Amino acid sequence: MRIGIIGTGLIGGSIALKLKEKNFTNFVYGIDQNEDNLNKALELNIIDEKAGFETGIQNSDLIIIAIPVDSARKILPDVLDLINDNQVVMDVGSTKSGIVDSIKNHPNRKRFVAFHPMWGTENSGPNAATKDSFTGKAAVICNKEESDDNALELVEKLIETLEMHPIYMNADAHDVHTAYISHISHITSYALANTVLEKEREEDTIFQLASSGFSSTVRLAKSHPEMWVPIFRQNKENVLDVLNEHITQLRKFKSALEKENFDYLEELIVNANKIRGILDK
Ligand SMILES: O=C(O)C(=O)C[C@]1(C(=O)O)C=C[C@@H](O)C=C1
Repeated sequence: MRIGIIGTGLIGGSIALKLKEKNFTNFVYGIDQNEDNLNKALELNIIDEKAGFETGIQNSDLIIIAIPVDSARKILPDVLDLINDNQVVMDVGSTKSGIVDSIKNHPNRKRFVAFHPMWGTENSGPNAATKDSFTGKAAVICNKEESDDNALELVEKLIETLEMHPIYMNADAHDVHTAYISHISHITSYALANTVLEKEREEDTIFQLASSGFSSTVRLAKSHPEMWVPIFRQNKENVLDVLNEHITQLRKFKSALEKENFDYLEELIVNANKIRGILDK
């Protein structure tokens, strides 16, 4: 099995490392406009050879698109134009409606599987890639009825090799749920970091006092705009919907404090604590 990875960064790189370790593939082509990333990926044994767009795609059994969601959506029709009936294409993007819409009428639509591994970090690039990243995490497949059975089977085998568990979802539902469970957290973290940078002008004090509470809540604020602006662009309506609710929730805390209504403040916190019962099962 030869794999072509378009985008040799954190996600593409981590997938390649695991698939190579488990002998799912014995040859990975790296396709990337970023020459530094390609050279690094080669040095780290993430890829076996650098390839141009057409050569890399035409010589691969499976093509994995692992670039920011706007760019993935843009190039997917070109990738599908180049493949034959035995090849499979998948993406790894955090938004799904736009990408499945963009190829709705493409003659090779059925060779594509819309995939989203629920793992990532605030870091990017091939240096950040790790082998066992995906273990135990959910792997979402969207609109599976639009893919050929054998294409789906290959991606399901890949999911098993990554030690993930598959979840099937409609692309629109996926984008609603990821807005709630993934995308909004990034906005709150960026906003929290900006808040602290605005109020606390002594950078040394931030460094000296920051402990696990601050670090865990601003971790996501280190995430790269190259990945996140396209996600917010693609999922604007759903993110705006949940952002409005978040602002309402912030206002409740503000109002409880202003009115010194500490019973209400306690009520808000007790309600928030319910998240423990859901996440710490
Ligand atoms: O943990 C992080 O740093 C992430 O950004 C990971 C995270 C998430 O929100 O949980 C973000 C985007 C990916 O599509 C999947 C997972």
